[in-house]
Amino acid sequence: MAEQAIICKDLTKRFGDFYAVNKISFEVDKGEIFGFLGANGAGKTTAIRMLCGLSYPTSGEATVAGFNVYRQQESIKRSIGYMSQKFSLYENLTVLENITFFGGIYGVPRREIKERSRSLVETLGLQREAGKMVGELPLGWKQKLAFSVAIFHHPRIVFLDEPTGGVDPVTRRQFWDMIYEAAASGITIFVTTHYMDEAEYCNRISVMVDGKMAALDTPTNLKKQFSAADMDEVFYQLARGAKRAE
Ligand SMILES: Nc1ncnc2c1ncn2[C@@H]1O[C@H](COP(=O)(O)OP(=O)(O)OP(=O)(O)O)[C@@H](O)[C@H]1O
Repeated sequence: MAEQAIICKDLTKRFGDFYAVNKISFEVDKGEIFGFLGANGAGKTTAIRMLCGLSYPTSGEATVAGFNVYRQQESIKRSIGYMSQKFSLYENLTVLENITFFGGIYGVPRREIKERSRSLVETLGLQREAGKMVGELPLGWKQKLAFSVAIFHHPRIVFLDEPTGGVDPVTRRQFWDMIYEAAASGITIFVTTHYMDEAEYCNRISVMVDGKMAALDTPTNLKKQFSAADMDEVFYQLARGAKRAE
């Protein structure tokens, strides 16, 4: 039986009488690439914050990497990596300084950081840029580096919140090659995106609508279920009924 990286049962977050996340239930397998889709305001960020141990659910249950979201938030934080379009690397530190800084934050021993950062820079083909400020790198490179940094400490799960916003399809495809590689090494990927071509790359996709999980299946099955030619159409059919869409 596959090992579960995330188990969620009726997870709910209420602000006053507003249900930002309303009884969502799902499981994510170890090494799975799990797409978490939804229109703006659907409740994705609120759900991710609970799963990352940053906010307490109002009700329901969830475990992340085997740890309880109510009682073991610190253990969760040590088991995950996180990357978003908004929270990224320091632009005014060099490539190597960023790796060293975040490696340290994530608790990687100093000696290991030194060895592994050299090999990471090589793998990324950034030898010539290692001493450059991250702010000088093109956006696509920043994102690849940010992803590498987010998994530098070999987390069990990495949360990617719109990781490829604003870059061209070719660079996005390269980014996804890195995601596949990480998943193949056993890291579970939990990813939100607004790009439907990326949704197709996920093993399974969930679609949030107004705080509820409106669909969850493989891209192929969802297309069949909604008699849709592509994920764009599936998403449109599900999201058009949303009341919250901004
Ligand atoms: N602290 C809060 N207090 C009250 N309402 C909140 C709070 N945080 C989020 N919400 C509301 O909950 C709903 C879900 O927000 P959330 O940010 O989770 O959506 P999202 O799916 O991540 O959207 P986006 O793609 O725009 O980030 C929104 O209507 C938002 O206004």
